[in-house]
Amino acid sequence: MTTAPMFSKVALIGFGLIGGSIARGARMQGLAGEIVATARSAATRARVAELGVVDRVVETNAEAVKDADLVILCIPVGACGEAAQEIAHNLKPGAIVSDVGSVKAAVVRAMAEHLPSTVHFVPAHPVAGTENSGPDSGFAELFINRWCILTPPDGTDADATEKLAAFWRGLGANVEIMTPEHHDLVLAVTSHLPHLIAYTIVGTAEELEGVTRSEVLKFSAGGFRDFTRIAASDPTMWRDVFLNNKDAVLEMLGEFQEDLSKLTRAIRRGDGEGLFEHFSRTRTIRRGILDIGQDEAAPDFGRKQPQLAKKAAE
Ligand SMILES: NC(=O)c1ccc[n+]([C@@H]2O[C@H](COP(=O)([O-])OP(=O)(O)OC[C@H]3O[C@@H](n4cnc5c(N)ncnc54)[C@H](O)[C@@H]3O)[C@@H](O)[C@H]2O)c1
Ligand SMILES: O=C(O)C(=O)C[C@]1(C(=O)O)C=C[C@@H](O)C=C1
Repeated sequence: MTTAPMFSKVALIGFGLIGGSIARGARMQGLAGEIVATARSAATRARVAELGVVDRVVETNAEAVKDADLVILCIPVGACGEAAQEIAHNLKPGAIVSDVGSVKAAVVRAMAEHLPSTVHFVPAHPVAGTENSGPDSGFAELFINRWCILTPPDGTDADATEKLAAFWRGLGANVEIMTPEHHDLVLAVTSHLPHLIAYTIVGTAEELEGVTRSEVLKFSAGGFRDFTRIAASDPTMWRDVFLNNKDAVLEMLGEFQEDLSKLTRAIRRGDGEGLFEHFSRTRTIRRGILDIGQDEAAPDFGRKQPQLAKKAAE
């Protein structure tokens, strides 16, 4: 017996790392009857068609959303308000409209003002990604055992929220619900600040006098190499993240600068005890994070999604 897909038609606005991964995962798991994607340039449309992971690829966002039960904006956060305006008049009543933006409060504000009251707006952020972008960068397993945070505004239809949560679980993610403001504060420290540090340190190393660029690469083992991976992330996406989560990032940056000053003082004064104590504390935090990861995500997923769990284990 075959079961009906969760959504008859899914429209993906933007087909890069995240849109492409959703398309591949949804197709693999049979979550959508039809998947339509948009790509603005003819070259990208041709490439998306060639990849064969969507049923149709169209030029305009307004055309893609016609008759769709689920619409997901997979574009930089700074473009979401305008895209919501473009699609608003073509949305099917009762459709779920969502996004995947790395910032929530500003995106929710920018989109909500354009969306009609006949649709269910359920913003989302899959906390999973890589430094790559574009139509070839996506993969079906990206969301497996990763978190997807939903930030439904007050009064959002509970069934619509649950339906979107079920879609993300179908892609392998664990779902958590919180307010947009809390999301932005948490992600400012766990994702946005680390990216800013990586962008800074790679720039600093590059500009050093007395150390050549080839030496920076040649002698970078694990630590610095990881920073260079993060610093290779998409400039448009990250420009928009910092412009749209300004307050939370500046707050976390203030905390960070204070802590950096404390460590700077400890080094200057030769305070070995202070340094040792700090490093011991952060080691405990890291080990705690690993324990949470194992307890909460993997076993549960293994029971519910054997096909994806097998992929994840490969
Ligand atoms: N990259 C990550 O690690 C990651 C993780 C989670 C969430 N996100 C969020 O997902 C979103 C997409 O990021 P990505 O990594 O997939 O980027 P990407 O650059 O790989 O893809 C975005 C695509 O959207 C297209 N696009 C831009 N503006 C558009 C518009 N107005 N209409 C239609 N298409 C448009 C671009 O041409 C591009 O093909 C961003 O909001 C980002 O914050 C990214
Ligand atoms: O692993 C990476 O390359 C990422 O940067 C992924 C990452 C993150 O910071 O964790 C980046 C931005 C997204 O909004 C979510 C995930």
